[in-house]
Amino acid sequence: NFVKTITTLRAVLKVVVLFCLSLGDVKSLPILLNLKNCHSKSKVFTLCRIRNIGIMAHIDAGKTTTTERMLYYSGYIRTLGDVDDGDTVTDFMVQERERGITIQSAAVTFDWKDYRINLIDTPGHVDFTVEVERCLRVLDGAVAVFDASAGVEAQTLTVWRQADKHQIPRICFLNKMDKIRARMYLIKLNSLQLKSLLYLQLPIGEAKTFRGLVDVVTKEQIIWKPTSDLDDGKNFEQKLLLEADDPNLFQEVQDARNNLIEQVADLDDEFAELVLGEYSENLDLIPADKLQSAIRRVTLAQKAVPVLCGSALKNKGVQPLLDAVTMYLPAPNERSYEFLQWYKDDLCALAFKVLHDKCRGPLVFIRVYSGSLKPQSAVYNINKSCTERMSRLLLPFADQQIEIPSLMPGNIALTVGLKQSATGDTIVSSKASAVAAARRAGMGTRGEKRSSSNTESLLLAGVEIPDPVFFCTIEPPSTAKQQDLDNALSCLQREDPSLKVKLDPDTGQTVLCGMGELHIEIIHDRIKREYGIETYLGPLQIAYRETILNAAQATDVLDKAVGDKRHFVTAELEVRPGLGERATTKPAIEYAVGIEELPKEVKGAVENGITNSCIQGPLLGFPVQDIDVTVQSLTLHPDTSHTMLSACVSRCMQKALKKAGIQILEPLMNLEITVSEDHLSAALADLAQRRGSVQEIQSRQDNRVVVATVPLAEMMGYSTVLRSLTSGSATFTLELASYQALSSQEQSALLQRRTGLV
Ligand SMILES: Nc1nc2c(ncn2[C@@H]2O[C@H](COP(=O)(O)OP(=O)(O)OP(=O)(O)O)[C@@H](O)[C@H]2O)c(=O)[nH]1
Repeated sequence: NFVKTITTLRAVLKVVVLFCLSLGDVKSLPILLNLKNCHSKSKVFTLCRIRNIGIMAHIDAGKTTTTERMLYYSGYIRTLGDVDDGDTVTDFMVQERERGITIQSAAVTFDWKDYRINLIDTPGHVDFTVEVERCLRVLDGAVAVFDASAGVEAQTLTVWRQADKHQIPRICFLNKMDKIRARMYLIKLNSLQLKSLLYLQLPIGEAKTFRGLVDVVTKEQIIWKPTSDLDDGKNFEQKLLLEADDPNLFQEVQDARNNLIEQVADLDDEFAELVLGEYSENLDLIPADKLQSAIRRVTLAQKAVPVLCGSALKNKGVQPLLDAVTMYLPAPNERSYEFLQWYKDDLCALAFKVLHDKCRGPLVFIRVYSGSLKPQSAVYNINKSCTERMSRLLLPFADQQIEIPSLMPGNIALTVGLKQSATGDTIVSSKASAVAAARRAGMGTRGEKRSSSNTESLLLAGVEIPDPVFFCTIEPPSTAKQQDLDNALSCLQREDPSLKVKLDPDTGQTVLCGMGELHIEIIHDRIKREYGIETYLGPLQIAYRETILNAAQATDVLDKAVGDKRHFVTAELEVRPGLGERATTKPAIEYAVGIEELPKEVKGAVENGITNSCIQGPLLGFPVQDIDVTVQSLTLHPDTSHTMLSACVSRCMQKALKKAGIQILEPLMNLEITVSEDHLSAALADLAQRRGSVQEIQSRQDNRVVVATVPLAEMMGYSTVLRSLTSGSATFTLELASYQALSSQEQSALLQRRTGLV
């Protein structure tokens, strides 16, 4: 009876839970059910059948729509979500659904045919570039999505360069082939600095009549056929294209295939041998699988990028894209990671993203490179030098997860229980394993000794976070809420390393620093919705920089007795302007002849003092950039503490900087506006009033693209102005180019504004 009651209670509870879920979020129910079904097969995938890929592109190219279709065709969701209706799986944050944009990358794991695909949908807006970068760090391949009617857009170039930096093999997907101006040959090789684009498909029909494509490799045509009640793209006909079907298209495909063969033969010696030998008489006879293998080799070697096409929104082309992902993008074991040799079969994993869950605490996304992870195990975080306990392992499916018993190399998953780990941390099994790896890394491959910085770079694999360009004060509704706000900000900072939070030393106010207006707006909104704190933001301000105009010297003496100890330091420093090439706020430090051999700890304290005084410049408290410092002389009493030494050096630096004359630098932005011919002159006139300087005006289909530089200070609220000037038809991207000096009038006007004299 007892067992029966328990069973009945469990069944009732399950129904209630599912009912509540369906009330809260109608979409959660089918996904959750499907997810369990799909993964319950718990197939084991060998390394060669795993693909870790990212979807990257300019804003609105169709990444989320394409991802949604991938999940649908692989059977993970039963209904197709739409970005415009705010119900896609990967854009699950409230702000994403309301705005129709991706803000944070979302990871989903699904199976396509016999492959396990770990996919990350990344944001396209320039304010969230760091989010893209940290995902690219752990991916083996990427699909670059293009709006086929727009070609290569500004943010595409940025993410393309990021993928280049991480040497990630790619496939291009020309989306939106259903649009009137969509063209297959829009991507320009030189704009992407590419050697070769391999067109693997040709569209059948154009714009509204776009109904299918021809696979140039197999010469098969794929035509999507809506069933009587549904046009979800599941129903298509695939058959060999015959001359009788369409003689023109047949000839086009024939030419495209010959062209493709020639291109691949140029890039791959093995394939060239086939072309020149066995099949030299008739290229038509080259088997599709030989051509596919050669395309795979040149794609993995990053000598070429395959190009496919389709329309995600109209449900065409996504299944062949998935086939291409499995066919042409690398498996984890086909990527070479130098650090793997130091770990051998020991665990080596990288934490690349943190999410805060109200109930479970921080959820850390991990990519395992070698060894394996099991729940309820201890791991060692090299960056934080601490051992942490991981309680559970979860397979991600956007905002839902399912528990898994282990994580094998080459895979991505979420961990529960890691409290210290943050983005960019290297996770290994134990301290002993880290020491062993460090020992192996200390020796080069041929046994030669490596430098310690080299060793470090082998163990740590972080992401470069650019300095924020905007900041504003943030205040809680009452001082009683300050602690809650601090907690919320520290959770958000762990999730988003591009968000910086600091305390204004003069006013004691909390200051938020972010990558753009949208970034700060989203953070403000998240504090309200996720943490229930209604905060007040001060006006958005520009993060200027300071630098020096002349060389200057200063001396300082510190003589203090604390208890029975005497702290005595005399320091003499020289500061000089750098060559203007380093936008870094880390000064270049050298020591005068005779004091180069100072003990390591003393040098550390001196350099601390110098670096600290560069964090807040003497004029307006902005970071000081591009300066060289020479420590001319240093004397100190043996009892002097390092803190006192740093304080004295810091004071001396401040004196020297003041003497050297301060120049304020402002962020100069690269601006790209895509605008119709009709509104071009209005956009240009407005730009001229913003101290903008136009570099060139390109034509992109029927639109004009204005490439310009403009000071960030002039771009506050630009999106609203541009929208009203162009009736909402123009789009723009803004990205930091450099820091430029303000004129003396601008500098004194800024000083007056900041010191409240006007
Ligand atoms: N005509 C047409 N529109 C599409 C297609 N794919 C996506 N869209 C539309 O383009 C807009 C942007 O789509 P998303 O999927 O959100 O694009 P995204 O690249 O994920 O956008 P972000 O993540 O915000 O950068 C939406 O209005 C989609 O409906 C397509 O194949 N054809």
